[in-house]
Amino acid sequence: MAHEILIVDDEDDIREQIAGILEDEGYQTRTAGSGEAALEAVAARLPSLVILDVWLTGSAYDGLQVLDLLKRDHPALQIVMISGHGTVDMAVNATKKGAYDFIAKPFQTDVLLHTIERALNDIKLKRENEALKTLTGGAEAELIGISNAMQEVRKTIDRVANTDSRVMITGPAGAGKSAVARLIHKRSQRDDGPFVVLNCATLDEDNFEAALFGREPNGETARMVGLLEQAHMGTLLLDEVADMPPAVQGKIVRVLHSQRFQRLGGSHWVDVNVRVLATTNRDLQEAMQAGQFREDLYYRLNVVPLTIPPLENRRDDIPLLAEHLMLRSAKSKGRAAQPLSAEAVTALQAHDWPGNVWELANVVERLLLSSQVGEMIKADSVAKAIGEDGVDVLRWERAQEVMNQPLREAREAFEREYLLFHLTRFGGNISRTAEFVEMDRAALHRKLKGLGVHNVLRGGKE
Ligand SMILES: Nc1ncnc2c1ncn2[C@@H]1O[C@H](COP(=O)(O)OP(=O)(O)OP(=O)(O)O)[C@@H](O)[C@H]1O
Repeated sequence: MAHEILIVDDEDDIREQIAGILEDEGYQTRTAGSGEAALEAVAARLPSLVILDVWLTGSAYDGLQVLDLLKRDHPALQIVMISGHGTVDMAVNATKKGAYDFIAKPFQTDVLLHTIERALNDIKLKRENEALKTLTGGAEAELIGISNAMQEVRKTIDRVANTDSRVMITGPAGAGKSAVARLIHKRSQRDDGPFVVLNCATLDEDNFEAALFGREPNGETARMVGLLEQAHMGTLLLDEVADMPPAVQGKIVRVLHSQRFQRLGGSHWVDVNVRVLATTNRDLQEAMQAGQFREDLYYRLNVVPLTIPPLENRRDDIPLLAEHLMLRSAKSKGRAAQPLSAEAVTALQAHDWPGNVWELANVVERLLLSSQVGEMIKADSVAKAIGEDGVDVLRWERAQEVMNQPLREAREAFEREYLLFHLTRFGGNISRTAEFVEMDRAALHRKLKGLGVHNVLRGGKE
C-alpha cells in the first residue's frame, strides 16, 4: 500500500516540488499551505507521515506549534521538519518536541527521500516490535497445520490475502481465527500498514462507539482517535463480531459502504482506507434469525467465508502444533524447548481439546515448566498436565468443605470453583469461558461478580 504523506509549506512552489518528487517515488501526497489547513488535513485523515515547514507565514500557528498540536493528538505520527533558516537550536528544539528529523532548505532530493524512508521504516519496526511483544498473546502470523482442513484454509488465504476482500472467519474459541486474520494481513499489500483488533465481546455498549469512531475533544476529554482511523491503510479485525451492539452494527454498515465516518461529537467526515476482516464463534445465521445480527452487515462481511474446524476434527495437526507451541513457550520463558516422546504426542492426539489450540498451548507450557532440562516428556506427564486444571482447582479438601455446607452455600462454592476452573483453562478469557459453559457473556460477568470472583479477571485476557 502506498504511504500517504502530507506536505505543509506556505510556499506553493516548494509544496508542489516536494509533492512531485514524492509522487515519482510512488508515494501518495496531500498538501496544506498553513498550520490550520495542516491540522484540518490530519483531522480529516491520518497520513503516514507529515513534512512540516517551520516557518508558516500568514498562519495562525507556526511549524513548531503545529508540531506540538499534532504530537499531542497523535503521538505516533512521524513528522519531518524542514526550514530555510535552519539552525542547530531549532533542530534540537524540534526533535525534543517529538519531530522525527530536521532537514535544512535547500535540501537534496536524496536526503529528503532517505529521511522519509527511514521514518517509515521506523514505524514498521515499531509495529513489528509491538507484535513481537504480544507474541504469547497470539500475535504472530504463523499458521501450523497439515490436515486437509488446514490445507483448505491455507488455500483460501493464498487466494484472498492479496485482495481487499472481506473475510468472515468462523470457528470455535481458540481454534486459530485471530491467527488466520493476522496471516491474511501479513500476506496482503497492507502488510506495512497497521493491523488493529476491535474485540467486540469485551467493549461495553457505552464505550463501543468512541473506541471505534473516536471522539472530538470537549471541555473534559481530549481528542480520541478511534480504532477505525488507527487502521487507516491497514486492516481492522472485528473480533467476535456477533457481540457488536445493534446500534453500532448499523453504523458500521454505512462505513463499509462509504469508507468514511464522523467522530463522536464531530461534524466533519473522516475518510479511511481500511480492509475489514471479522471473526465469530457463533452461528450468525441463527443470530440473524434471532434478530441479534443485521442481515445487511452479514452480507457485507461474509464476502469470503472461511471456517476453521475444532482441533478434535484435525488431530493430524496436533504433533506439529505441539512442537511449535513448545518452541514458542520456551522462547517466551527463556528456556530450552523439551522433546516430546512419541507416546506423549499420541496422548496429546487422543485428547479432545474443548479449548482448542489455547488449551493445547496451556498444556504444552505446563509440560515445559514441569520437566527437567533435557528430559524427554512422557505420556503420563501429558495425562497429568491435561488433568491438572481440575485437580488444581477442585481440590479434595475443598470438596469436603462443600459437603459440610448448606445447599445454597455449597452450590455457590461449586459454581465458584467450576467457573474459576474454566476461566483458568481459557486463560481468563470471558468470551471463551462463556461459550464453553454455555452462558451469555453478560450473564457470566454478572454471575462472577455475584460470586465475588470478578477480581480474578483483572489483568486477564478477554
Ligand atoms: N494453526 C496455528 N498455528 C500456530 N498457532 C496457532 C494456530 N492456531 C492457533 N494458534 C495459536 O493458538 C492461540 C489461539 O489462537 P487464536 O487466538 O487465533 O484463536 P481464536 O480462534 O481467535 O480464539 P479466540 O477468539 O477465542 O481468541 C494463539 O496463541 C495462536 O497463536
